[in-house]
Amino acid sequence: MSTQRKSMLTSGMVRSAIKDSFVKLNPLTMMKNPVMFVVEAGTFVVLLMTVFPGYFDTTDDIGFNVTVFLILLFTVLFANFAEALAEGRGKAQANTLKKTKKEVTANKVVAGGVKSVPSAELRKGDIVIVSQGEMIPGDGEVIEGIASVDESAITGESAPVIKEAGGDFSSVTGGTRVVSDTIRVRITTDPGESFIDRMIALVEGAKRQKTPNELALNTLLSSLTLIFLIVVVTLAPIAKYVNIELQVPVLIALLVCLIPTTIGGLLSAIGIAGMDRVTQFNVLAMSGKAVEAAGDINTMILDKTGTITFGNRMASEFIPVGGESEERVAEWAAVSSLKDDTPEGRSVLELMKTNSLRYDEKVAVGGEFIEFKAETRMSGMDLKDGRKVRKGAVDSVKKWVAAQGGSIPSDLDARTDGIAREGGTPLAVAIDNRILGLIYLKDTVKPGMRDRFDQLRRMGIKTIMCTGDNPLTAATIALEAGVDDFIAESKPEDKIAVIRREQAEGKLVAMTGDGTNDAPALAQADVGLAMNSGTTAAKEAANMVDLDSDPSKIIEVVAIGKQLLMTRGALTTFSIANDIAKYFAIIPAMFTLAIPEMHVLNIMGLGSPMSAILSALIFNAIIIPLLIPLAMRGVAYKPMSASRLLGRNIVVYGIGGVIVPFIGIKLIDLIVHLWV
Ligand SMILES: Nc1ncnc2c1ncn2[C@@H]1O[C@H](COP(=O)(O)OP(=O)(O)OP(=O)(O)O)[C@@H](O)[C@H]1O
Ligand SMILES: [K+]
Ligand SMILES: [Mg+2]
Repeated sequence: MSTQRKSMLTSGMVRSAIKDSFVKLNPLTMMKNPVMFVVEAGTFVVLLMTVFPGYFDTTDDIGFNVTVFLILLFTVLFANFAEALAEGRGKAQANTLKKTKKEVTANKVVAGGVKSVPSAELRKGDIVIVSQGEMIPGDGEVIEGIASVDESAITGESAPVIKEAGGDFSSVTGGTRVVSDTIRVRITTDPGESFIDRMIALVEGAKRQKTPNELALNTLLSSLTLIFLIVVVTLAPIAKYVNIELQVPVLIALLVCLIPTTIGGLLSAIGIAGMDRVTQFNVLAMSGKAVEAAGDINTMILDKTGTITFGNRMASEFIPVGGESEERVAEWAAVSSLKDDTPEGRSVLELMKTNSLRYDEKVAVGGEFIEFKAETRMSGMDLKDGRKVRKGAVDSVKKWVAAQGGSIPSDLDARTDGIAREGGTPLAVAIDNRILGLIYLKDTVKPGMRDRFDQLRRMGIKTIMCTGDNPLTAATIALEAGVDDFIAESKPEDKIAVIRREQAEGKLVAMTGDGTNDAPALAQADVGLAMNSGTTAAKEAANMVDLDSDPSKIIEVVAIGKQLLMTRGALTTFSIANDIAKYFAIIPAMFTLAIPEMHVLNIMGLGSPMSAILSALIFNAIIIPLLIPLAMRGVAYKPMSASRLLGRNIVVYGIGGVIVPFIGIKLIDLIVHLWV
């Protein structure tokens, strides 16, 4: 099961975030966030007016100006603090990872022997030998041997995993340790491009780019800011025309209250925290865009075996057909499985043992092993005496037997359907042109799957189960697990076809995979989650890697993506709704300052015009740190459809966003009015 990385906020992180809040005041940095840059510019103007009042022909109260300056400064600092705090966790994680990235000595295979070289000198294509107790010097593929590897440095999971040449468990990661045996590894990355390097860059946020969604929102917020800037700048001359004198610090306070500073200050923290939540979950997202795409997914493609079911399909029974005996089915099932290293193949030999069934191992001597392939859906052996033994998916074996002029026993279909209807996988066993019987492979649906699919349905996500199994088994498991749709007898290339079909309808598709033959589909999907245990090809094609290699985790990743989008939407709604209340506080106050008779506009009953302005401004500043926990944690998430969510968000964060500041500003004013 998935492990959750622990990463608490330490006092060290808070301290360095405080320091960074000041470093980020650099206008060149601030410019990337137009909303807060305008606040910083305003802060600077008020500072100048306070320090050099003579130059500005201002009659302002210096105490008021100093107060406005300080509140504005803190507004900017609070926004910087939110971003720095969000970045802090990633930095802490990067430091831990950097410690794993030790320089080791590699045993590089060179002409005529082995040479010790520093791991930093290894290049793509180099071959190294790694033995028990040694650190694997770089990312690569096992090309010879089998070993158990401790990957806890990367996955946090202490149980060693088996890595072997060929197949789907051949990729190894630099910085992990071989705990038994010796393997030969072909290095697949050049220095600086390794998995750990990429992981460090990711969590550090070094390559963090704004996602298209963030860019769009940023443009919207910048446009709002520009509009309010023009409004406020033109307000002064218009007021002057009708003989109303508006003070510059008051206008700046008005501007800052009008522009969407709450979301402007929290936007980048929300994005970073969203990525971080995925990382806490032991999933590495290659970009923030991938995490957001997860939040927008409409269709999810899931494997049956190993994702929806436990995947340890075990032979549980040999069933003869066409008048054959159980012993004969067992015997040839065993011969076909002698060199079949898949869990299915091994389970056949185990069933022989538990049922004390015998077979003659010698017939296999000198035979040629036919490996299981997802394309052929069969495995077996071509014996030395010319006979051919196969086991595999029933329709494949039927075709194979028919091609050799054989006939199909009349009771085969009924027996096959019997197994399939119980959700089992039937494998037919044949020798030459005769089908002898069936192997009943049992698998179990993981508990809680139905609940999860119900949740996905409520989120409006369609689930499609893909399986190489026959339609009846597929239908039984699909029904038991509660997926929306299924594709049976599918070959790897069928997955791409399904993904393309869904995408052509404008849907965003997510899938998981681990094999090399999953790589094209992982690349085609909008969210491709590769298993860390899988092949390098799969990991490179995918835009996310699950370090725990739990294929059903895609469901949680989608939930995290949704939560990120929702948090951003909720806080944007809250921020804009919030500003409305500030107009009611600050605009009447501003005019009352110029024309005292206008105090009738003071519907909030605020103490004085000065205290009204300061209270609105203080509320505007402190709402940012108050919302940091929500921005970092994400809003509470209940699975429901997008339209219901939108409705709920408008009620909670829209109406809440209007009411909260009325109360907040009123309360602050009660205190502030004691001084002004
Ligand atoms: N070791 C094996 N030897 C022969 N046939 C096999 C073996 N393993 C599986 N099969 C048959 O091949 C079919 C396809 O297997 P494969 O592992 O590609 O897909 P699957 O596991 O059924 O599907 P998925 O993993 O997508 O749910 C299986 O349904 C089974 O009938
Ligand atoms: K504001
Ligand atoms: Mg499979």
